[in-house]
Amino acid sequence: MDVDITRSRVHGRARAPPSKSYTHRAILAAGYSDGAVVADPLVSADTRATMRAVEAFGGRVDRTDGDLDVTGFAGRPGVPDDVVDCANSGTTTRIVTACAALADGLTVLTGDNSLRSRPQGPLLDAVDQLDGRAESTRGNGQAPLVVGGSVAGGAVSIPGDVSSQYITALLMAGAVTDEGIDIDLETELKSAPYVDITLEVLDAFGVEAAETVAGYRVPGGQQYERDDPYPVPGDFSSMSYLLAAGAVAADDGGVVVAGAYPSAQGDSAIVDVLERMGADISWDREAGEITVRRSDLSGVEVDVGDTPDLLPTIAVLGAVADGDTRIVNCEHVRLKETDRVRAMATELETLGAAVTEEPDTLTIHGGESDLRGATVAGHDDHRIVMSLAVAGLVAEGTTTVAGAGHVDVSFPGFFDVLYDLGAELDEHER
Ligand SMILES: O=C(O)C1=C[C@@H](OP(=O)(O)O)[C@@H](O)[C@H](O)C1
Ligand SMILES: C=C(OP(=O)(O)O)C(=O)O
Repeated sequence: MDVDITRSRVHGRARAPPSKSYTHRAILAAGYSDGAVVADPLVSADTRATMRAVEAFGGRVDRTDGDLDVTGFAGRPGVPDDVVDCANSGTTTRIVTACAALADGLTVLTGDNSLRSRPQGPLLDAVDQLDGRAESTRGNGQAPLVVGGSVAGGAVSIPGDVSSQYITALLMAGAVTDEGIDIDLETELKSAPYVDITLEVLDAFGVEAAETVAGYRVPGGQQYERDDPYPVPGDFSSMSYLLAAGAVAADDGGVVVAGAYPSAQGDSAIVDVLERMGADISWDREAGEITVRRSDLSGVEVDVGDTPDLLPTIAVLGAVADGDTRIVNCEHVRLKETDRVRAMATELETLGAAVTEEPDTLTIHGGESDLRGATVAGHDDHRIVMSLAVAGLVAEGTTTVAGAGHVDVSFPGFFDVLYDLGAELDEHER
C-alpha cells in the first residue's frame, strides 16, 4: 500500500496505542509464569510474533475483551514443533533466543529479509558462554538461528552498544535458570531505558533483577507470578508522530494526545525535545494528556543514545525547523529494520531538505519552505513511513509514501488516526 499525503492542517484528540516494548515483555513474562492476563496490549505484527513464540514454547494466548489471557509454560519452555517466525521483530528474536536456550532441544528462529540482516552475534556468543548452543545457520551472526542447550545460568560478558535487547533477553530468561545470570557490559549501554522497562515488568511479575557495578544480575530459581491483569501503558515512540504532526501542522486548539502517563519509556523525551525546539507543548501527567500547538521551531542538538526510535521523528522536525538540528550518538540507529540514519538522510533530501550524514551524527539544515512533495520510500520500516507521513503534512503539494502498510508493525490504524485529525490523505494499492 502507498499513501498520498497532501499538505494539510490537523487538530483534535487522539489516543496513543499501547506500548510495544511493554506488551512484548508482558506477553513473555506471562509465558514464563503459570499464566496471567495482559490488559490493553498492543496487538500488532510485532507483538503477534511474540504471541506465536509463547505458543510455540507450549503456552497459549487467547484474546478476551481486548485483553490477552496467557497460559504460561511455567518457566520450562518446550521444544517448538516448527520454526519460530519472528517476522520483522528484533525484540521477539532476542527475547525468544534467550528463552530457547533454556529448552531441552533445539529451536529454529527466522524472520523477514530485514530481520535476517540484523545483528544477533553478541547474544549467540552469550548463550555460548553459558554452555548453551546458539548458531547462525549462515555463520554470519544473523538469523536463521538454531538455539538450545538447557542453559543453567552463569556469567556472560557482552557489548552494550549493539542492542539493549540482548540484556533484556538474558534477564528475562536468567530468572528461571538454576544459577541466575551475571551480565558484564564490555561497553557503555545504548538504549538503556529499555532495560529499565524490563526491570519494571520483571518486578510487576514478582521477579528480582538489578543493576550492578559491571552491568546487571538476575538471581536464578525465581518464579514469574502475576494475579492482577498487567496494564500496558501508552507508547511514546508512537506518540512522537502525533506530537510532531501537531507541532508542525496544527490549527485551532492543537493536537491532544491521550494515554500519555509517565513510565520508564525513554522516548517520553520527545516532549523535552519539542520544548527545546520552541514548540508550544504541555504535558498533564496526572490526566495522561499532552497538548501541542503549531509553533515556529528552531534546530537543536539531540543525543539519541537512549532513544534511537525517536531519530526519524526528530529528523523530520529538524527539516521543518529553522537552523541546524544535529542528531548525535546515532550509530546504533543504523541497526534497526533498516539503516534509519541513511534512510532519513535519503528521503528528506528527496523532499528538498539539506542533510549531512556522518557515521554517528545526522545534521538537518532546516527550513519549511524547502520541503516539496515527492514520492519517498518507506524502506519497509514503520518508523520511516510514519515520520515521512508527518513531513507530508508540511511539504508543498502531495507526498507519496511507498510501502505504508508497514505501520502494522507498531501502530496499526496510524493513518486512520491521522485522517481523523484532519490530514488530507489517500491510501491506495500501487
Ligand atoms: O527492547 C525494546 O523494546 C526495544 C529496544 C530498542 O532496541 P535496541 O536495544 O536494539 O537499541 C528499540 O530500538 C526497539 O524499538 C525496542
Ligand atoms: C527497532 C524497533 O523494534 P525491534 O528492534 O523490536 O524490531 C522499532 O520498533 O523501532
